[in-house]
Amino acid sequence: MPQRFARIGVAGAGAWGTALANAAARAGREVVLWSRDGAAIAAMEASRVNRAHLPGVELASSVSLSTSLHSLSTCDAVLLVVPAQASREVAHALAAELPPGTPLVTCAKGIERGTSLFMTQVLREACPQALPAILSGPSFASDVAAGLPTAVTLAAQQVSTAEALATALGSPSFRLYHSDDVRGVEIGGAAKNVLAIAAGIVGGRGLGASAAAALIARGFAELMRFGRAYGARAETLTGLSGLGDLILTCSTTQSRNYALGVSLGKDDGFHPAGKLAEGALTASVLVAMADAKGVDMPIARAVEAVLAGRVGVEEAIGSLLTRPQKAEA
Ligand SMILES: NC(=O)C1=CN([C@@H]2O[C@H](COP(=O)(O)OP(=O)(O)OC[C@H]3O[C@@H](n4cnc5c(N)ncnc54)[C@H](OP(=O)(O)O)[C@@H]3O)[C@@H](O)[C@H]2O)C=CC1
Ligand SMILES: O=C(CO)COP(=O)(O)O
Repeated sequence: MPQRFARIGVAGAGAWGTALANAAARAGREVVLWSRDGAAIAAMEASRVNRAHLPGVELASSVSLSTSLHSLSTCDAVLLVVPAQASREVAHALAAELPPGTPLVTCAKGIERGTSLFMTQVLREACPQALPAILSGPSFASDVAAGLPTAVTLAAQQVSTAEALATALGSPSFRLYHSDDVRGVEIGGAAKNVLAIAAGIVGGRGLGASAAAALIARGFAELMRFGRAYGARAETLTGLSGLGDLILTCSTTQSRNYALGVSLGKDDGFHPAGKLAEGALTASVLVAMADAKGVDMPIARAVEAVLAGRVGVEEAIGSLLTRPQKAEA
């Protein structure tokens, strides 16, 4: 495996893919940014700005653009930055292009519906010759693109792979910690999006700062229980990709998941149209996986029920507040 990672591919030119392309360029890499959308690539070629997904941010000069996945075949590592539910499709297409042993780093936060597979499990199935890895943590694309200080975790089965990738992609403003707890990192990113919708509901309903803090703490207890049941390490769940990302995403309408929750809480019928809210797609599979292992996740369950239209927001809040008294655990 090349350890220098001179050339980095980024599959997916949404907000996060574009920000990561610039971050990798800032770290001194040559970057190829791929999108399926020819018109979007042509517009970015002309303006050097991704107006659709990350307006106001100029692409670094070492970022080249492509609509051909074949152009990623010469990359030393590829970041897969499409939504969780699209990751299998793009990883499968990459399987025809990537040489054996190429690190393929999922940057999506979700669990595949239908299969209940975590993101690196999807990569293993769809692109078996690649080395799966995951990058996740508290990091809004706009913050990373603006060069604001950010810290995330990069995990791979072999810690040496994770460390080499973290070194290649990191810079003073984009710090990467490495880990071999792949499962822990992927669980944190997937679960926090569902809990952020609940936090948004609390915010949108005007339930107050005390309720918001209680929601984060009890939501984190759910994330920990789920993580433990699925083999995550506690120190990962309490780290950047777990607690760190939960706090970020539960705190501001900069988060699309939180913003969706706010609109549900206000019951204003406004759902940020066309905006990706991964938690809305993960909620049902997360709850089903919790059920399969007997993990108690009342907040995630309430979010799932509201999204499915089975209960209203008021009823969901009421049922959470009237749960039987129990020990804190
Ligand atoms: N934005 C952020 O701050 C962060 C996002 N993430 C995660 O990154 C992932 C991507 O999010 P983000 O970039 O924000 O999302 P965006 O909605 O901004 O972009 C999604 C990108 O994926 C492309 N895409 C969607 N479906 C497919 C498909 N089937 N085949 C090929 N390309 C596809 C879209 O292309 P098109 O435009 O043609 O539809 C678009 O370029 C999510 O899992 C998110 O949770 C993680 C950390 C931060
Ligand atoms: O994952 C994120 C920040 O770490 C982005 O959150 P949203 O997808 O909710 O905008």
